[in-house]
Amino acid sequence: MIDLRGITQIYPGPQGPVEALRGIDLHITPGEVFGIIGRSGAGKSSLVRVINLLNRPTRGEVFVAGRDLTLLNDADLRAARRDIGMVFQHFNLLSSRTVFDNAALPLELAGMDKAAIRGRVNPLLELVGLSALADRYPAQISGGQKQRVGIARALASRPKVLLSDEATSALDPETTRSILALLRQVNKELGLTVVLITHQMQVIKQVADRVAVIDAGRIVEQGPVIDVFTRPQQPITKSLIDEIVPQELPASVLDHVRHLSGQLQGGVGQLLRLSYSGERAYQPILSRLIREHGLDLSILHGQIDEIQDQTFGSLAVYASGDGARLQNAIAQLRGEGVVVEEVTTEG
Ligand SMILES: Nc1ncnc2c1ncn2[C@@H]1O[C@H](COP(=O)(O)OP(=O)(O)OP(=O)(O)O)[C@@H](O)[C@H]1O
Repeated sequence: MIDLRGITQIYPGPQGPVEALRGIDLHITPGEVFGIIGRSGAGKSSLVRVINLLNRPTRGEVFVAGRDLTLLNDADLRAARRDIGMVFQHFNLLSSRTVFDNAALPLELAGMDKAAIRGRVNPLLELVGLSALADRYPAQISGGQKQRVGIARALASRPKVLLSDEATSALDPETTRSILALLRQVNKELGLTVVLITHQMQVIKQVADRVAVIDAGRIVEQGPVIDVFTRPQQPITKSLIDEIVPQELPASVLDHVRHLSGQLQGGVGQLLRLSYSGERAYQPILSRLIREHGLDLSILHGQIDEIQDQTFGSLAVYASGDGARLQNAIAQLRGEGVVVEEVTTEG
C-alpha cells in the first residue's frame, strides 16, 4: 500500500542543512496497522508528512496505492491525497464550526452537496460515538471527543490510508486506550491501512501489527511487534521497550544471585533470562529443564503480557547443576525459539 524508497529529507537551517531523513526504505502492506516509533527529533513527523507529500522529500520515491506521488501534478496530487486521511496531535479543529461541520469540511471542499454530506457524515459520527454531540462546538467537548471528530473528518473522504501523527499524545491513558481501540476498529471494519507515529511503546503495544524504530533519520529496526518486544536488537529499541518490559534486572535480583552462587555445592550456577512468545508461552519449558536436564531452578523475576492476543513472557531464573547439562539445556531452549540470555552479575 505504501512504499517509500530511498527517502532523504534535508531542511535548510541557520547553521547549515539539517538531514532529517537519511535514506528511508519502508514497505507497508494493505490493511495493517504500522507503527513508527522514535525519540523526539528522530524524524517521525518528517517521515509521516512525506507519505502524503505535505513534505516533498529531497530525494526518493513515495508510492501510495501503486502511484509515485512525487511525479504527480498538483491536481492529481490533490486527488491522490483524498486516499490519505490524517489525524493530528492537537486535533486541528475549526473552533467556529460544530462537530458535524468539522467532520464534513473535506466533503464541502470537494463540492459535495448537502444531502450527500449528511449521508456520509452521520454514519461516521455514529462510528466514532459522537452522534449525540453533532451540534456542539470544539470548546464544548473533551480532548478525546475532539480526536474522535478528527478521526471522523479524516475518514470522510473514504481514504485507503490513515496517518496518525501522535494522535494520542495529548490525551490521558484511559482516553488514549479508547482512541487506539477506535483506530483498531476502523482498521478492521473499513480495511484501512493505518500508519501511526508515536514516541510511546505503549501505543505500539496496544494497536500496531508491525513497528519500525527510527533514530537520527534512519530506520534502525523493524518487524512484527511481538518479535521486536521479545528480541529487541538495537540499544534505542531496548530503551524504548524498557517502559513496558524492563530490560535490566533489579539490583535485588542480582544480589540474590550472588548469594545463591556463594552457596553452590559443586556444579555451576547461571542466571538466565528467557524470553518467549506465541505457542511457546504455553509449553512447560521450566519443568522440562528440571526433569530432562536435572537442573535446579529458582524463578527470580518475570513478566507475562499480551500483544494482539499473543502471549509473550520474560523470566529471570537461576539454574544450577552439572555444567555440561546446563549448556545442553540452553542449546535446546534456543533450538526451540526461546531467547536465552546468560546474565552476568559482576559489578
Ligand atoms: N522545517 C524544518 N526546518 C528545519 N529543520 C527541521 C524542520 N522540521 C524538522 N526539522 C529538524 O529535523 C529533525 C527531525 O524532526 P522531526 O520533527 O521530523 O522529528 P520528530 O521525531 O517528529 O520529533 P518530535 O517528536 O519532537 O516532533 C530535527 O532535528 C528537527 O529539528
